[in-house]
Amino acid sequence: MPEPVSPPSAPLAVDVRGLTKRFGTQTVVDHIDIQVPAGLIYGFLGPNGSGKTTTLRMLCGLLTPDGGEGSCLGLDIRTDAARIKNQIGYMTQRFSYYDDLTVTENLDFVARAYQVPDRRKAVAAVMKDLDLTPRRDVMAGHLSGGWKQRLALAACLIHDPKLLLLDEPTAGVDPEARRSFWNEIHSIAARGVTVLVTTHYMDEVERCHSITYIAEGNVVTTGTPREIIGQSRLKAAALAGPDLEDAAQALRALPGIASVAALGGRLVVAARVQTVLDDALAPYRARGYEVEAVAPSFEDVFVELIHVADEQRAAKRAGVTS
Ligand SMILES: Nc1ncnc2c1ncn2[C@@H]1O[C@H](COP(=O)(O)OP(=O)(O)OP(=O)(O)O)[C@@H](O)[C@H]1O
Repeated sequence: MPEPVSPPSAPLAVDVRGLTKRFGTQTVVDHIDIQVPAGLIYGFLGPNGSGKTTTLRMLCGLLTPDGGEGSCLGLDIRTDAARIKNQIGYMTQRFSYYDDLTVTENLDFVARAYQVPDRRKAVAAVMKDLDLTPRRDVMAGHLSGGWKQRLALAACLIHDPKLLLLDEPTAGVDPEARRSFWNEIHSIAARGVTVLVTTHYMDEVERCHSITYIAEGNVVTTGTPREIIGQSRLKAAALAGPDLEDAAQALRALPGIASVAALGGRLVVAARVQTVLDDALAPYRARGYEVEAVAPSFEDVFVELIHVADEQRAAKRAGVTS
């Protein structure tokens, strides 16, 4: 992965603390802190309904927080919402463009809305950057999913924002389009634009310089992908041999086994305790199965960290200090 442009002491493009949002009696974002150094690609992950979109909307001034404070591009999220909106690009889950306008017409429309000074030049430049020029006269409604996604990204970039907020930009597009979209994100970041991106795809974690994972509106973990794997106590091993489906069922039934997943013709088995994992796999090893130690998957690590956070909360409630 390309190195981030940001030195460790870079200013923060996003710096919010205690961000909280309630809808009725439900607290959907609960005292979240996020610090995103300028120039990084920052992943914001969590299960469905965990509060990612709500957080992004508070960052760009579309929603007023019920608690917390902070800044986006150095501007106060509570009092400078209008200026923030002009300096960021926000790609929502529903790509916004007009199906019955061409690529050029759509981008010209957005450029006009942002009062971009030389619209023709700006539209041509962003189309060139995102390889949209050969499709400039195609109706947006006739584009494939991957090209629609690029058009939506182009629309977010037309006013030269310093920060991009991308809400599940790769949901529902094919793997090749996802890969090329991520390459595009890296090129944009290399030009100094900070990118905060939400995703469900665990393989995209490694495309980010740093991430925060949330669950039920709370931060579960934050760090670089490598740091996050390092925070986990999970041990994992890959098992190869016959009748893996039966093996998976048997292993899942064992106490202390955190997860069993079929991956690339092997079973990846994870447990918190190495001896539990070794004991579970010993009978297979004895029968000639191949067993190889591997790094746990991000998905397993996140599930594990959620369990650990739940346990810590339960222990705290019970008055036990760990
Ligand atoms: N305007 C609203 N009024 C009431 N509840 C809302 C509103 N917006 C979001 N919610 C609720 O807040 C919770 C968090 O939603 P949010 O969209 O922020 O989650 P998310 O992590 O982005 O989920 P997803 O990945 O599915 O988009 C959900 O339970 C959602 O139903």
